[in-house]
Amino acid sequence: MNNNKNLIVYYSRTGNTEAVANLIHDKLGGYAIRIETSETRPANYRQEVQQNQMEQENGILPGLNTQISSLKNYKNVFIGTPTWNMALPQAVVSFLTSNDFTGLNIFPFNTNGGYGQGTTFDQIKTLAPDAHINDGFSVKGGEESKGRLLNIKDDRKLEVSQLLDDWLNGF
Ligand SMILES: Cc1cc2nc3c(=O)[nH]c(=O)nc-3n(C[C@H](O)[C@H](O)[C@H](O)COP(=O)(O)O)c2cc1C
Repeated sequence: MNNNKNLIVYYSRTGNTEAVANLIHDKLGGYAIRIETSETRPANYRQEVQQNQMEQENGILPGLNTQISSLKNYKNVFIGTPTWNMALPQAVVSFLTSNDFTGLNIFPFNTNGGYGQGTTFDQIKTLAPDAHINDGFSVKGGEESKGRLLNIKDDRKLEVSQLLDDWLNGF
């Protein structure tokens, strides 16, 4: 994959999805950018769980500070997201609905607390209907509910790096 043509865009609260994004960036190069909301999110885990659920149930799309002006310059777009309430965090929905991915190759990736990607990959497919969506990559990251925040580090980071190689070698 030509590194100038890779965009790696991700949402991350506690750094696990970011760690995967950084590994992809180290392996493939390109431009990596974190999705930032315009309003500060709750620092408290329980409050974030509640706010997220309320946003998901009501289809509320948080405003973003992150804008990609030149999506057409890329060929491969890696989209990274945690699982929130077995679905996409609404900030990722905001990002997907405010950009046109026509003709781009999307490579979804996910970290979660042990319950898998949920509907995240399916939502990406639905929200980027004119893109070519590849099989996604999903690994266990943190378990904030149990006080485990950044888990993709040290030995686990090496393990995830090898799993990523397997995934990327498939393309
Ligand atoms: C608001 C919220 C909701 C979550 N919901 C789920 C869930 O439904 N299933 C799951 O497996 N993990 C869930 N998690 C755990 C995260 O998916 C997991 O910790 C992930 O690795 C976090 O990625 P990050 O460090 O990039 O933010 C949730 C975390 C938060 C903060």
